[in-house]
Amino acid sequence: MTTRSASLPEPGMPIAAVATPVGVGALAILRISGRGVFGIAGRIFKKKQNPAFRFAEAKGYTAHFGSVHDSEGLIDEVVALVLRAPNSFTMEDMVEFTCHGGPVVVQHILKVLLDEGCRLAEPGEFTRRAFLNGRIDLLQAEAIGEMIHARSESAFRTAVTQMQGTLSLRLEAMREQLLRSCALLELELDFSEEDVEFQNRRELQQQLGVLQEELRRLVDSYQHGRIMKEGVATVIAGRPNAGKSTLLNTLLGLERSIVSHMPGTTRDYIEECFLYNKTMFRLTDTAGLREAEEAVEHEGVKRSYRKIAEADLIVYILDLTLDDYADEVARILEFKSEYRNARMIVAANKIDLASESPERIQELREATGCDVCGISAAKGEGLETLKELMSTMVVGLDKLHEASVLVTSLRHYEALRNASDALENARMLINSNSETELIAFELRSALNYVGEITGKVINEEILNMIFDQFCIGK
Ligand SMILES: Nc1nc2c(c(=O)[nH]1)N(C=O)[C@@H](CNc1ccc(C(=O)N[C@@H](CCC(=O)O)C(=O)O)cc1)CN2
Ligand SMILES: Nc1nc2c(ncn2[C@@H]2O[C@H](COP(=O)(O)OP(=O)(O)OP(=O)(O)O)[C@@H](O)[C@H]2O)c(=O)[nH]1
Ligand SMILES: [Mg+2]
Repeated sequence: MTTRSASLPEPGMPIAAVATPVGVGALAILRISGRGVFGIAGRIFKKKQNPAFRFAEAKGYTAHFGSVHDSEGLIDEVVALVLRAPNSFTMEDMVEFTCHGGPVVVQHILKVLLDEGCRLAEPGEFTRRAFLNGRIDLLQAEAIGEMIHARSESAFRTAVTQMQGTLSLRLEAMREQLLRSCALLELELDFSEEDVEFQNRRELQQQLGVLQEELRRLVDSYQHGRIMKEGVATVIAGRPNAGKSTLLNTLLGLERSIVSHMPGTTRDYIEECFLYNKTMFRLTDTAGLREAEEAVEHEGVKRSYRKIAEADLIVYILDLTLDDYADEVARILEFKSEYRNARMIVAANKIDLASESPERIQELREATGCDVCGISAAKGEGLETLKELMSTMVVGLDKLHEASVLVTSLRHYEALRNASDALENARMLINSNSETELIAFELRSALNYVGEITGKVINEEILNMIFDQFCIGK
């Protein structure tokens, strides 16, 4: 323990924050961390049983009952928890005060803490310190944030897995291998006059191939990981008045989206989560697709296309009461070839109005090659079939593979792709017998990308982006 504390960086400025949500609750927690927090805590806190009590002499992980005062007198009775560096979340000296959970009480205690020398913590600053002091890596810090914000069981599960550090371990192993090869190549550069080869090129080529394969698997897990976290991105698309908003509302069982007989009712897209058969669908109702003349609608249609391009599943709504389906069939075929990553269902709507629906649906099936199901969004007919179809379309997409590591964040996905590209370059250079220097450069670059994910390579901009999303007090 002593060696660990000796190697700890200087504790930061004392910071204070409320760690619990704003509002009325049974209890609330305030925490302080950093240099001199025991002195600060001692000036505002009196221990009932022991007036001579000093935080600096208290053992770590002990709780003390007492009261908090300001110049006017008593504020509240509290429990103070003592955490001694490095055995605290931030690895600094910390004190946590549990007080009564009223917003005014909490603000009073926060104010005395600030008056006594703490600065208000920035969002995520406690976790940032936990990262900078080596308690957790960047992936784990992000996982804590994701866990707090998780709104589904699957999002929660993936966050917990990531918090345990499985992906971190894989990436660290990768980094070590790359570092070793890199070091050997750089050693060759030092002996460049002697034309030696410390790193056998055929071996290196083979090792990089294995690493690249692993990177590719991680990159490929992103769609799956994202779905675990956010749900299946399901976009309801189609012409104006086809019944998209009606379908959204009927699926949700509430009047979320405005429905009217006027074509062009929905302007901006609307997103809501919908759970079916344990699969989370993130449903997006979009503006009807047409050449819009009016500026706002035009922007709406642009957004529709953007959402369609990001979809995992497109539910194309077609109005069966149209006289002619040729344009619709053409668009469906175009979507099929344009959005290859998405799966598509055609929902032929308004079966309650259309005569000869079964025949028309069969024709549509043949013309589009898609799964087509007849529905009445307004009357709720055919929806069970549609939901079943949605569910089978995404089978496997949202189920956790056992023991597999998933990439769930766009940041990680991009860094992994960049790393994989750098390895690809390195392998091409080796194949063409290129100079050692160029190969080493690509390996360094791959190393940097992998290191950015866990935070081994510290990039201030990335840190800000991550920790700014946290709550104050976390
Ligand atoms: N009251 C309280 N609850 C909390 C936190 C906190 O900071 N305070 N946490 C904040 O996110 C989470 C728990 N995370 C934590 C991680 C490490 C340590 C810690 O002090 N570790 C020391 C001591 C271990 C021990 O005595 O067994 C260590 O590992 O050295 C504390 C909290 C959730 N619950
Ligand atoms: N009879 C019948 N009418 C429907 C059905 N579904 C929708 N409608 C009607 O069709 C009209 C258009 O419905 P919306 O849900 O607003 O259509 P939309 O596709 O969202 O239209 P935009 O937002 O303009 O793109 C409304 O008058 C609905 O009541 C249906 O299954 N049967
Ligand atoms: Mg609409």
